[in-house]
Amino acid sequence: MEFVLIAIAILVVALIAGVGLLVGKGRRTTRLDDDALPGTTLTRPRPPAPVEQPRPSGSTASGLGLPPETAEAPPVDLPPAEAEPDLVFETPPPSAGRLVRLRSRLARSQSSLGRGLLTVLAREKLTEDDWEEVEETLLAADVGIGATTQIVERLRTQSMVLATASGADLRELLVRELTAVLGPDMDRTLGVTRHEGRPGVVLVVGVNGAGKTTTVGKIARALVGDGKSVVLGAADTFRAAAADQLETWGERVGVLTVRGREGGDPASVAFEAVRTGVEGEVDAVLVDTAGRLHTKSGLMDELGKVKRVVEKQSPVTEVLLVLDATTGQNGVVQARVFTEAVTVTGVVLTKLDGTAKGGIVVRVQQELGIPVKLVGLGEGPDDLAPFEPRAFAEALVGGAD
Ligand SMILES: Nc1nc2c(ncn2[C@@H]2O[C@H](COP(=O)(O)OP(=O)(O)OP(=O)(O)O)[C@@H](O)[C@H]2O)c(=O)[nH]1
Repeated sequence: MEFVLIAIAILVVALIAGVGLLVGKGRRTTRLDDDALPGTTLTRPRPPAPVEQPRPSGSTASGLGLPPETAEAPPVDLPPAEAEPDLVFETPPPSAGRLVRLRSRLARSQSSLGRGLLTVLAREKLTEDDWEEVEETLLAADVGIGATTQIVERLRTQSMVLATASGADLRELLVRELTAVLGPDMDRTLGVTRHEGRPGVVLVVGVNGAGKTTTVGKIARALVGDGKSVVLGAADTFRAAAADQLETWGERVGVLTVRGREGGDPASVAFEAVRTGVEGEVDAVLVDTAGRLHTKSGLMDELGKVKRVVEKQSPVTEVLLVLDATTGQNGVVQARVFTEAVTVTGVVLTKLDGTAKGGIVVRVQQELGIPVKLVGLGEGPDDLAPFEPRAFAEALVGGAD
């Protein structure tokens, strides 16, 4: 018995030393964890990008999680990577300014909301029927009753101005009113920066098919594009394909993915990912979780456990709820339940490219008090943008170019 215990102890020490050594050496390796599938790979973290990415001057949203005053990425002391001739990493574009680049993806919301409103407001003398049309247009775009009333009232007080306004003035006025209901003062900084010697830890949650895994992959790319180092945790142990998918996202940009056995304990994978991130001194650890129905209390409790276990390693700095923008009111209901389980700190609205209801951003924020931090605007690897109220309002109204 004693012999077995000693053997296990030696094995554990050897495994820990092995992981440290191999990750430190920056090699691809087999995961040394008895919870892992044989042959599961760890892809080494990418060393910090030496190239400074250009940022638009005067931009308030300077990129994912980088507050304007700390826009310079701190140097990260990762070990030098060894050359692996068969590995070629993609270099994703930085995150700043993406919303402007992707604005045409909001075409469906744009034509039904922005152009619809501009058409009515441009009429010579606005009648009660016209105001009703404005209201209906806003409600149809899922702006929500509270914000709709606010916008209509504010526009009505400016009827005199509207009557004589040029097309450009009208557009500006509408952009201003939409921006005002999009929570321009909300803090949208992502918790993806190192703090007190520890990485930012992001837990990504949501119902099945909302776009969690895709979003984790896209965030990883954007962070790499911003010159940050990342570790991914595939805590969706329910579906092996989800871990494969995540690993592929990571491999393309040279970030490490920690995964476990299919059906294994998601909390232990998340713990392991964060431990690896702490030891590797990376900027951020992004943990993907399995899709779960908000109506299943057991699954929601499991999420609470994942967070508690992770926090034995390092505080969770961001809990992102991924909501499918096409689900309307149901998204708001989901958000309420998720936030009871894990205190959601930010929302990612995905599939905004596939809906005419871009106003859902307003509703989610007003009804939940949680900022929308990122928006998904397509299935492409870089179709994710930091949310910026003014740029979003401009994109919705359209017609500037
Ligand atoms: N059009 C569009 N499709 C998206 C967007 N984000 C994700 N998707 C698609 O949504 C589908 C589901 O994405 P996943 O990332 O697998 O969703 P998930 O939430 O991880 O799913 P589960 O693991 O089953 O819970 C995929 O086909 C994605 O390409 C987006 O912003 N726009």
